[in-house]
Amino acid sequence: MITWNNDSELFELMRKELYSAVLGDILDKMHYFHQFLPSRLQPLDMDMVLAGRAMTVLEADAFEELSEGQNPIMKKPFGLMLEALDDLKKDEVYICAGSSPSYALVGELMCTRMQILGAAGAVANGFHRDTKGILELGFPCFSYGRYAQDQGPRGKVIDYRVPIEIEGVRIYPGDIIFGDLDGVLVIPKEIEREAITRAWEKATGEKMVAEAIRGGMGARESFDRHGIM
Ligand SMILES: O=C([O-])CC(=O)C(=O)O
Ligand SMILES: [Mg+2]
Repeated sequence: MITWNNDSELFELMRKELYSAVLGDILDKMHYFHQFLPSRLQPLDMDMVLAGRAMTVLEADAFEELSEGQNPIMKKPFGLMLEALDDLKKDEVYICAGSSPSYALVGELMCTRMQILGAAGAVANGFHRDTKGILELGFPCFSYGRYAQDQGPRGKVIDYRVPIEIEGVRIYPGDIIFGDLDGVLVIPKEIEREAITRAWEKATGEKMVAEAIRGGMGARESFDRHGIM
C-alpha cells in the first residue's frame, strides 16, 4: 500500500513508480475515459517524466494591430504571460492552451524561470522553441514539437488559474498532470487518491505478471490468474 504525506512526496513517488499507461488504465476503470491529452504532445527528451499540479494558462491568438481595442491586456506584450510565470509555485505545471498551434508557446527563458521557481514542468498545446537550451536545463517540457515562430506578434496569455480545455479534456487548476514518453494525462483532483493508489497496485501486479510471462506462463493463464495485461 502506498502512502504520501504531501505533494512533494506524492510527485516523487509518481515519477519513480508510475507511468502513463497504468494511470490511464485506472482512469478508464474509474470511468474517466477522456483524460489523455492528444498524442502529438511529446516530451523533448524520451527520459522526461512530469508529475505536478496544473497551473493553467489560457492563450489566445491576438495581433499587435489589436492594441487599439478595448481590453487593456491586449496592450501588454505577451499579455499576462510574465505574471503567470512569476506566479508559479513549487511542483506546479505550466500548462497552456487556447491558441492556434502556429507558434511557440514556451521557450528556454520561460523554462529557466519555471525551473528556478521549482515548477515540475511545462505542457504547451502548441509548439516550443529553444530546444537545445531546454534540453540543457533538463526541464520536463511537452509540446507538439520544435517550431521557433514567435508568440509575440501572434498570441497572448489572457488569463491564468482558470479552467482550460484541450481537445475535450477539461483541466482545472490543481488537477494532477502526469506525462512521460507514452503520453500526457490529467488526473482530476477529486479522484487523485484513489486513482494513484490503484495505479500503484496495478503497477505492482504488472511486475508480477511480467515475471510469470518471462518464466514461460501463457498469456491466457497469466490473465486468468492476475486479471492484468
Ligand atoms: O519568446 C517566447 O515566446 C519564448 C522564448 O523564446 C523563451 O522563453 O526563451
Ligand atoms: Mg527564447
